[in-house]
Amino acid sequence: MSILINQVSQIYKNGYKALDNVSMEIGNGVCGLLGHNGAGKTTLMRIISTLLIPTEGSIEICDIPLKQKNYDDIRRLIGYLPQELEPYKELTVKETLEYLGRISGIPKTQINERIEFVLEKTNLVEHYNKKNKQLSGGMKRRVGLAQAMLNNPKILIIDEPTSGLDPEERIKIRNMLSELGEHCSVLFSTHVVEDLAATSNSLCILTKGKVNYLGTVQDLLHTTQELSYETTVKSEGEVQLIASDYQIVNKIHTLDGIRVQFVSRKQPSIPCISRETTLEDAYIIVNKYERL
Ligand SMILES: Nc1ncnc2c1ncn2[C@@H]1O[C@H](COP(=O)(O)OP(=O)(O)OP(=O)(O)O)[C@@H](O)[C@H]1O
Repeated sequence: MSILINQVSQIYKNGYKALDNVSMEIGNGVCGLLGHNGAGKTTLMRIISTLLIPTEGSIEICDIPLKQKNYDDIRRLIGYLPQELEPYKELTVKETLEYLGRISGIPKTQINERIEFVLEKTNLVEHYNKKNKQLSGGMKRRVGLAQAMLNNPKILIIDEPTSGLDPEERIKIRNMLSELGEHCSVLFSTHVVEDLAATSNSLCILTKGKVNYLGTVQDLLHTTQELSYETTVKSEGEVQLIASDYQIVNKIHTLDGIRVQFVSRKQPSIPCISRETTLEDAYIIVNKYERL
């Protein structure tokens, strides 16, 4: 089970280059796609999910070339949760899944069994009879995940599964992704760095349409270690001075003053101490300094 992406670029009709020569391989397990707003995450996911034809480059999904003549075969392998999925308001969760299962060609004899399975996997069993309009944001994302899993896909493409969810729901969804990653390849996009630390074996950071980092979370932390510092100052004015030379990642008000955590590629010229690099630091370092 793998996705092989080779020198893919996407230029939209208005001339905007949303992806610039992206190459990567996504294997088994969970791969997180991280990047700022507009970095190109959704564009890449839509291409892999056969919804957009790339301007340049080639992709293979489980050894099948991503070409229009193979779209039906590829769609059978993929489950996709788009960023915005508004399930039909008046249908119940079960009716929604029945309908989507039918139109995605799941045989009638298997549909109930699949629905029971995905409802259980997404903790929706007790809500199956609720209308979509009665669901919370987190439940709606879980219905989205359930529909993406309906056809027993080998590859799951999940666009921002945790956006707008409270911490408890985010943890539930993260746990689901980890579990799913044991049986198929999961590619999910997020802005939330903690989502990655909790779920991903591998990580791709996109910056302005380019792959800026590709590797494991551990390797990223390793590469960026010793670039994180902190110092304590007395006033906001001093914080601003630090901000003019360094990238501040966190500011904590303490009894002693304002503890400023920042990253720097070079040994800082202000009094400060080293601190352990967090994944958030590493992400900021990669985005700020681009290629490591
Ligand atoms: N149909 C389109 N026509 C022109 N430009 C587009 C189109 N769709 C997306 N873009 C642009 O391409 C860039 C990448 O968009 P994309 O939605 O892939 O980013 P993203 O990383 O998913 O962002 P977000 O995190 O905000 O969802 C953005 O600058 C966006 O404005």
